Amino acid sequence: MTAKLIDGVAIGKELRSEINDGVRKLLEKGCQPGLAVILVGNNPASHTYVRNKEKSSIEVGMKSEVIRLPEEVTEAELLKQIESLNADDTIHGILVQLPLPKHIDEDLVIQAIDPKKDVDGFHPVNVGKMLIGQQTFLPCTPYGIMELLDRSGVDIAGKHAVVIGRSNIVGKPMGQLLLQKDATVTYCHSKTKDLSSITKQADVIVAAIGKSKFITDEHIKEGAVVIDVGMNRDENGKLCGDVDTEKAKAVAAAITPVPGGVGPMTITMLLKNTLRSAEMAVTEGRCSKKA
Ligand SMILES: NC(=O)C1=CN([C@@H]2O[C@H](COP(=O)(O)OP(=O)(O)OC[C@H]3O[C@@H](n4cnc5c(N)ncnc54)[C@H](OP(=O)(O)O)[C@@H]3O)[C@@H](O)[C@H]2O)C=CC1
Ligand SMILES: Nc1nc(=O)c2c([nH]1)NC[C@@H]1CN(c3ccc(C(=O)N[C@@H](CCC(=O)O)C(=O)O)cc3)C=[N+]21
Repeated sequence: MTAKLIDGVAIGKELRSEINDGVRKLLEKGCQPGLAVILVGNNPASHTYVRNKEKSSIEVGMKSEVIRLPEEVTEAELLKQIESLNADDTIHGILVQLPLPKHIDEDLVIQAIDPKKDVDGFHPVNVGKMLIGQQTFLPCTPYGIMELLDRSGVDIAGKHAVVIGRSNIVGKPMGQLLLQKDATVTYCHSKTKDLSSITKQADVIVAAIGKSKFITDEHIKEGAVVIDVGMNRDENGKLCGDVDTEKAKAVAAAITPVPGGVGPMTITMLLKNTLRSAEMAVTEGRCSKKA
């Protein structure tokens, strides 16, 4: 078998054109959706992602504001920035790029963001709503993966989905979204014993580990769908995922490439959440007419 590639760039484009239509409708009502991204320090990977986010939000017609703060910024200064964005009617989405420097309490920062502007879906209020299936901002990476599966015709009801990784931003919410769509979900993590015996049972594998080419053909059942969340560098400094794509292709039915799979969808869902936030602001009379 040679696996079908699930094209995140193409599916993302399709969705962005729908988002662009939504932005135009809001512009007619005098509201331009605005996204603010706060970037602390000099992590080069973070700079690339943030530039991508800025470029994509402008492409769909949104206002983009990137706030770059030095590595040494105090927690209090960062919280003050967030407060001012919370109060700014031209901003509908606030994203604080993670990870933050060690002297800053990430939980405190996430909790300072107005849940109505938390387009990452990381605020405990939004995490809680997601867990009980209420409408809210879904975390962008798992949300993007659900769209990828849906738009490539993968039906997950009744399927066994194995999620490898249990971080708050990817693994944990991923399992919950799959469960809501009636998959039978297993979580694996660093303490899991005999990983491959579990992943071999999966109809759908989501790898969110952070280890280059960790998942190979030996972990995959013939005909499984493999979603690769990893963003790593290989021994030559080349971008690669958590899955050894070449080996996996021989057994999987479908697989997401890195780059060009999950990454572009993460950014697309961020735009979708920002659009929805602006739409709600218009309904509630909170959008500034300055646009
Ligand atoms: N494409 C995209 O849009 C995005 C990509 N990423 C990428 O996805 C990857 C994961 O990100 P993130 O969730 O933030 O990472 P974390 O480091 O927060 O979590 C990694 C998870 O993998 C588990 N793990 C580590 N080693 C093993 C192992 N040997 N066997 C099984 N499980 C293991 C850890 O287990 P334990 O909990 O026990 O420590 C942990 O739960 C990274 O490469 C990151 O760059 C992240 C966000 C978005
Ligand atoms: N508050 C917060 N929210 C996030 O959503 C968040 C974060 N912090 N911290 C870091 C991770 C990582 N992440 C990625 C987004 C897009 C690509 C992406 O666009 N990847 C391209 C390639 C990019 C390149 O060429 O380097 C692709 O896969 O094709 C990757 C990774 C969001 N994250």
